[in-house]
Amino acid sequence: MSDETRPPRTAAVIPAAGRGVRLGPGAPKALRALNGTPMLIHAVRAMAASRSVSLVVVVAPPDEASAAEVKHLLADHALPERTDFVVVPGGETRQESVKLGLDALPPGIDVVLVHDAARPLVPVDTVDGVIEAVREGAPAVVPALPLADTVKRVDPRTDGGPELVVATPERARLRAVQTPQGFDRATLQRAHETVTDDVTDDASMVEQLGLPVVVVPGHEEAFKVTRPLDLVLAEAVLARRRANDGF
Ligand SMILES: Nc1ccn([C@@H]2O[C@H](COP(=O)(O)OP(=O)(O)OP(=O)(O)O)[C@@H](O)[C@H]2O)c(=O)n1
Ligand SMILES: C[C@](O)(CO)[C@H](O)COP(=O)(O)O
Repeated sequence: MSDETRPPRTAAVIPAAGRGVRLGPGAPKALRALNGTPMLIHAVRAMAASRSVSLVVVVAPPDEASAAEVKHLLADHALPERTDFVVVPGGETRQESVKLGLDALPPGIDVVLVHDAARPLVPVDTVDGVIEAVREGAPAVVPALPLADTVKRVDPRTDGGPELVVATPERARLRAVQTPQGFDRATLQRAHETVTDDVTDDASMVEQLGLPVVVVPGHEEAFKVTRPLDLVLAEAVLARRRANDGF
């Protein structure tokens, strides 16, 4: 099959090198269990559930013991045979970890998903929706949901006084952005090579290149496990799935 006729190949990079400080003391967040299975394995399965994803690159915590543990976890849990898995050590920041994951991609990958290990329960329809939008020509795609809370911009205080509200952005125009975020591979690589500002997601690097970022529907089950209460919610979602369809 020539390059022009073969379907685009998609890989998922899963940054999983964070410590999980906001979750409290314990193992690195991605290695903590949700209903007995490490969060990372849930996230890997969520990516591999898409028939479009042929490769998953896991960016492990940088210490050798964690990287070895991640390799063992991938070997010990049932994962689709059609998908390849690679493990690389991560960096000090999420941005560095994603870049290290991108550097491990082989030639022939055209579409890249970047998915937080901390969003273990994203449904496959959301993953496929992101991939489809990239395949239709978007350089960058984010799944997003409208906000429930009103958001205020505040004046950061360094003198210990109370923060003051300086603006209230119009809520109807705000979106809470999730992962997987999807990218044309060359665009994402260029973004990571040229943007040096600290950012909290990959799509904002593409915004800085002046390119459009397309929004597709997110999903409430794609929430990020950040604080202890999120673990309770994640286990409740898993229990509901098991009750509904024997997942
Ligand atoms: N140096 C880092 C920091 C974060 N991440 C990953 O980026 C995702 C989103 O980050 P976050 O939820 O903030 O995870 P942590 O950095 O672990 O959380 P905290 O800020 O509470 O320590 C997670 O899957 C996390 O493992 C990473 O790969 N490398
Ligand atoms: C990428 C992200 O999940 C989009 O909402 C989010 O910005 C990650 O933030 P974190 O502080 O690194 O968890």
